[in-house]
Amino acid sequence: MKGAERICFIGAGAMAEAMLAGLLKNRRIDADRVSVFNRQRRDRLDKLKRTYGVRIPEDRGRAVLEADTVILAVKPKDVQEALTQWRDYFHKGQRIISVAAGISTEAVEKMIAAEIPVIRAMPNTSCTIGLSATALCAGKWAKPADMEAARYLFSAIGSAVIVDEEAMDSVTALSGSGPAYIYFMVEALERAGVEAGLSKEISRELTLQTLLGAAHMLMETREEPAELRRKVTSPGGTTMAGLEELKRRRFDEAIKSAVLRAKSRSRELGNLLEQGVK
Ligand SMILES: NC(=O)C1=CN([C@@H]2O[C@H](COP(=O)(O)OP(=O)(O)OC[C@H]3O[C@@H](n4cnc5c(N)ncnc54)[C@H](OP(=O)(O)O)[C@@H]3O)[C@@H](O)[C@H]2O)C=CC1
Ligand SMILES: O=C(O)[C@@H]1CCC=N1
Repeated sequence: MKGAERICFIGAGAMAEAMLAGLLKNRRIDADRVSVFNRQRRDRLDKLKRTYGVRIPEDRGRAVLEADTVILAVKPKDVQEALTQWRDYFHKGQRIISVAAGISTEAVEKMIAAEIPVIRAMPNTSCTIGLSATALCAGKWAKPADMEAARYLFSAIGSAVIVDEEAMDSVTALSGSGPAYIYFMVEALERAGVEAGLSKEISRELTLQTLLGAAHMLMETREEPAELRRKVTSPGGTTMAGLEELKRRRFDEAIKSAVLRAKSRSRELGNLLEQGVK
């Protein structure tokens, strides 16, 4: 049904590209029905056009006007400018999906000042390869059909769940930012492997395959992570020695602090926008 949907991306950065790549790869959208624009970087738009075949509209207002779905993919601080600029072009026959961290559906609704369905989405960059973990929530005017349409889009680029808006800052902290925590751990593991005497290449290869294997074990066996951990940990063995070191250095506390701090930052981003702070 939605193959013919016209999509307009406002914002052409990392997240817009990750979504574009995933959605086009899975043929959930047609490149010639997708328009993308940003604030100023023409070279960036040319690259997206070359790579994905999407349209770079000369008439941006018309691209917004004609879109069935407008995907807002600008930084939280730029949301106000990006939306108010096109305020007169939004209309009831379309929906807006905002991926901006921390920005509530209510804030978006106030800026567009029209009864348009707004959906707040929090994907992550793994949507590039169809493996995002996305959460969606509904604004005041979004009907179940709008949520289904959004879920249809996001389910092409990974898993997609619908949550209450109160959960979105936590989602942002956990799965929106989450890939970066994992990459940080991979960086640390790789360096540690080198420190322990391996070559960089071997250390990377072993780290990545270990990560992949552990992720698949969790998904495929559905066993509790603690149980899977127990099976690796021989009494008095190497894993136990390594885990004791992680516990001594409060690994779990560090992870908890990271998620809670990211959650409060998500709230701050929303508050800053409301206070008009750039
Ligand atoms: N990166 C991630 O992992 C995730 C990001 N998000 C959210 O996605 C949003 C975008 O993040 P990201 O892609 O990383 O950011 P980037 O900085 O990579 O991209 C931001 C884009 O917005 C454009 N832009 C800024 N102002 C305007 C405007 N007034 N009109 C049109 N376009 C504008 C910029 O254009 P120009 O370059 O010309 O200034 C740029 O193309 C953020 O709100 C973030 O919270 C959500 C989930 C994950
Ligand atoms: O760092 C950020 O603010 C965005 C939101 C989630 C991932 N990246």
